[in-house]
Amino acid sequence: MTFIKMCGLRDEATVDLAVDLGVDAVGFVLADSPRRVSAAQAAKLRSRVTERTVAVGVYVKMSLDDIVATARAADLDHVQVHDLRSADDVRLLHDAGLTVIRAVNNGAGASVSEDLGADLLLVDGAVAGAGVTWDWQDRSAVPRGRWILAGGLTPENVARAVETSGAWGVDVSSGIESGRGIKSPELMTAFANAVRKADVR
Ligand SMILES: O=C(O)c1ccccc1NCC(=O)[C@H](O)[C@H](O)COP(=O)(O)O
Repeated sequence: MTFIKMCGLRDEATVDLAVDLGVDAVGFVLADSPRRVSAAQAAKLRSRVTERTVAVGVYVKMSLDDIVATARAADLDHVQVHDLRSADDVRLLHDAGLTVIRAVNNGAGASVSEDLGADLLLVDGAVAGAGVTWDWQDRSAVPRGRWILAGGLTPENVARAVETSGAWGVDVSSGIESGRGIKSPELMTAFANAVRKADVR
């Protein structure tokens, strides 16, 4: 079964729906963004997440100290970081008890073949949360093993994206929104259904 992560959730009803849809992970953006939530808001949202769903703090351009502090304040034990620079960065987050998803923005300089020791890789479009796709056939952008595909996924393209790229999981934000930062229950449902339908093919 393809791992599904829905990112940029900002209100309790949306988190409840994601949990009801059986998604595997939800992401709360704690970095500067139209989708940003405070650590206190993330803690509230996190409390709605049941055991089978992973709650992930999402970060870019924040210090490692701030990442650890906000993840702790929000009771998050998974972090997705878009600008990890070194294995030392990852080690520091691991030492703080965090599971680390290293997000690589395609074409932005970082390489998926460089092993920083993160627990999971997420390969995104050029700009995080912008709904931009990338060339899923580009084997140099595709990591070995388990990895999550992100960037411009929608209910319409997700089945083809998984088939083309061979990704283990998918992550979506813009493609389940009716406007920037506003999640659509219909699109969330359609996205989860599209992935599940592709899984049984
Ligand atoms: O969503 C944001 O605004 C954001 C800001 C800073 C760091 C990460 C951010 N989002 C990450 C994601 O939503 C997803 O992991 C990924 O970029 C997919 O986004 P989309 O192309 O919109 O589906």
